[in-house]
Amino acid sequence: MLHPVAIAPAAPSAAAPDFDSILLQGSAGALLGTPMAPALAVPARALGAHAAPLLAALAPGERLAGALPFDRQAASHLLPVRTRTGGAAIGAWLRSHAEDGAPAALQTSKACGWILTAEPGRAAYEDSVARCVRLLRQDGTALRKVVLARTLLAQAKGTVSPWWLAQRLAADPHALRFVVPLPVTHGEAPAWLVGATPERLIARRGARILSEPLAGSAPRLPDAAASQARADALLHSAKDQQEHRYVVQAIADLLAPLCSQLHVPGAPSLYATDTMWHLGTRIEGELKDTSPDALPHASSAALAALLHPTPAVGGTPRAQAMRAIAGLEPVARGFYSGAVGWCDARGDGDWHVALRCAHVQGNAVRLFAGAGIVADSIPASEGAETRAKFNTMLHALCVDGDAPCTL
Ligand SMILES: C=C(O[C@@H]1C=C(C(=O)O)C=C[C@H]1O)C(=O)O
Repeated sequence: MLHPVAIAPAAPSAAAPDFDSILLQGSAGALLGTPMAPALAVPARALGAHAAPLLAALAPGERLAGALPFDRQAASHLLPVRTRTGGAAIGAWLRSHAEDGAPAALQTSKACGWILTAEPGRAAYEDSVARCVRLLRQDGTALRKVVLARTLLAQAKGTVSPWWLAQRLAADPHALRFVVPLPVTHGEAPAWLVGATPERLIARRGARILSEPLAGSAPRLPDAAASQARADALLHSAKDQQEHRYVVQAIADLLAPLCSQLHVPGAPSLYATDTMWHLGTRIEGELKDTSPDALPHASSAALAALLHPTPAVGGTPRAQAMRAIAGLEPVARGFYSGAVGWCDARGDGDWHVALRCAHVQGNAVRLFAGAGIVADSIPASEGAETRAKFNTMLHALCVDGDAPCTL
């Protein structure tokens, strides 16, 4: 369990009791979870089997909710929670917890006191992309795609409240806003993953399942006609279509054995967030078995653990891509590009890929963004793509999107 320390400098007593709540808030509904028991901390391969008895023991109104890390070998952080649902009430709860939680500099001025450090800097990231492209072009390699991420460290003068940051994230109807407490070692300040992700890993309702992977991206532009031209170019880009196909194929291959029906569209569609265009595919299926005996492999938590990490955030083939990422990325991803979500006693649930997010701890907010690299990738374009993906969180931090363009 995390330790109850002040997270909102101006009003610690108001925010402290909810330090370990979980918030998942999308246009289709919201969930606020209060942890009832210690976290289930197991690697992805063991998750379905370990989650099943916990799911069966949940009381009405309780769910298992939390996060899976990017690394399949690392431990999950899933908590049995008592849940409140309902968009309006949870919106009001968030607003009240966000009040007074702003870093002191932000309360008086938009020219806030963040110290921003790119890790690695944009040029170093583009060098890594170039090295990755060389790996992908090597004769005889099986490697087809690697997703390379970079981070931006924003440091405030005071402790940053995750509820303030979540409230600052624009209510994008295409994104799920989330605040998920993370495990910390004894004596460390509490930590959270806070973000607004557009990508659904898996949803399950009864026998019906839905996965909506995104891969292939372009920044949206202020000028509507220019932005639409970007979108059209993305939809017809052979390189982005290829990048996308790896993801759809991997998900379809993993889900097909569990399904009596699986519908996989032959071509992707355009998806938009406030800041980005993406290629996306709506994959729908019917599970063969939804009996309680099937929970270890068919609960939504087990399905999330099965699919994760898809080539949208890892690469293909999975094992080689993970090795390339470990060799090329200087900062560990932790729970970024893992999954956040919930699962109920029947196995129903919703899991999203943990993107457009930041690790919040003390006065530090570490933003993450990645891009899929294939043999045809151009390093400068991937640098620009990751820079544009930071904007979701930079806007929330009141940092002007265009100001730190060297980042
Ligand atoms: C890795 C990220 O995004 C992923 C990579 C994408 C791409 O390469 O085009 C698109 C959406 C996400 O699946 C991120 O936002 O950090």
